[in-house]
Amino acid sequence: MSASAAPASPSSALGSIAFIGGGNMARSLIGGLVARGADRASLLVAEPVPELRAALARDFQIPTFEHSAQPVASAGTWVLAVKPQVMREVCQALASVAQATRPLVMSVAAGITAAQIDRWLGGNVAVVRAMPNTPALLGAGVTGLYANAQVDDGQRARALALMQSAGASVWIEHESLMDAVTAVSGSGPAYVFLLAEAMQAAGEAQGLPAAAARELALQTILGAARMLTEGDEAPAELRRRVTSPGGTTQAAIETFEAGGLRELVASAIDAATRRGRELSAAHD
Ligand SMILES: NC(=O)C1=CN([C@@H]2O[C@H](COP(=O)(O)OP(=O)(O)OC[C@H]3O[C@@H](n4cnc5c(N)ncnc54)[C@H](O)[C@@H]3O)[C@@H](O)[C@H]2O)C=CC1
Ligand SMILES: O=C(O)[C@@H]1CCC=N1
Repeated sequence: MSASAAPASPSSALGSIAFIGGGNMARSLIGGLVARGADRASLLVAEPVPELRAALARDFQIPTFEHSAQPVASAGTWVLAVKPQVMREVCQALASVAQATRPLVMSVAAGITAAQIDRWLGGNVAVVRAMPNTPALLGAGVTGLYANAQVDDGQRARALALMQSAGASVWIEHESLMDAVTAVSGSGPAYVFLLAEAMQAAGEAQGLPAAAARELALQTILGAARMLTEGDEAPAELRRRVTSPGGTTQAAIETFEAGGLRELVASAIDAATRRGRELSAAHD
C-alpha cells in the first residue's frame, strides 16, 4: 500500500472523463475536480434524472447527458458512479463501446468487483475499483484504489491523478480488502456525522440552545480532526491530554468504555464490510 497527498491541480493529461451517474458521489468528485481547476468541458456526466442534470450543469457548468452512450463515446476514462444494484445493467449496455474504445474504467460502487465489471463490459478491460468518500467535494476525501491486471502504468497514473483531486489516495494490493476500505472510509463520514448529531442532541438535552450546541459540537469535531491529521501524536495520546484524572472527560470516557464503544465500532465496521461482500453476490 502507498499513500499520497493531493497535488495542486489535476493534470490536463486526464483527458475527457465520462461520469455514469450524477448522484451524491459523482457530485462530490466533480466538485473536487472543478475546485482544483479541471477543464469543465472535459467532465461529461450521464444522469437520467432531469433535476439532477440541471443542478450539475448549473453548479459546475459541465456538459450533462440523459443517456450514457453519448459521453462514453468520446471519453478515455469512465467513472461508474451508479448504485451496485444497477451496475450490471449499466455495464452491459456499454460493453460494445468498451470493447471498441478500450477506456480506463473506474468504478466507485461498494462491493462490486473489478472482475464483475470486466465481465459485464465484455472482458479484457482495464478496471480500477475506487472507494472515495464525500469529503472529496472539499478536496478532503480519501480514496482506496485497486487496479486489475489490465491496467497499465499510464492508466494507474491517470486513476491516481483523478482521485487526488478528491484528496488523498491509498493503493490497495488485495481486492478482498476493498470491502474493509468501504467500511472504514467510504461509509466513514456518516459515522462522524452521527457522532455530531448525538453530541448536538446531548448538548441540547443539557439545556444548551440549539445553535450553541451545534457550534460547540461541530467545531469540536473539526478541531479534533485537525489535531489528529496535522500533528503526529497518536489519538490515544491526544485523548490522554484532555483527560484530567478524576475530571469531566474521564467521567465521559469511562461511560463510553462501559457502554462498549470500541466493540460497537468494530461490529459496525464488520457489518459494513460484510454488506459489501453481499452486494457483490446479490447483484452478480
Ligand atoms: N455516497 C457516498 O458517500 C459513496 C458512494 N459510493 C458509491 O457510489 C455509487 C453511487 O452512490 P451515490 O452517489 O450515493 O448514489 P446516488 O443514488 O446519489 O447516485 C446514483 C445516480 O445514478 C443515476 N443512475 C441510475 N441509473 C443510471 C444509468 N443507467 N445511467 C446513468 N445514471 C444512472 C441515478 O439517477 C442517481 O442519480 C454507489 O455505487 C455507492 O456504492 C462510494 C463511496 C461513497
Ligand atoms: O452506503 C453505501 O453503500 C455507500 C458506499 C460507501 C458510502 N456509501
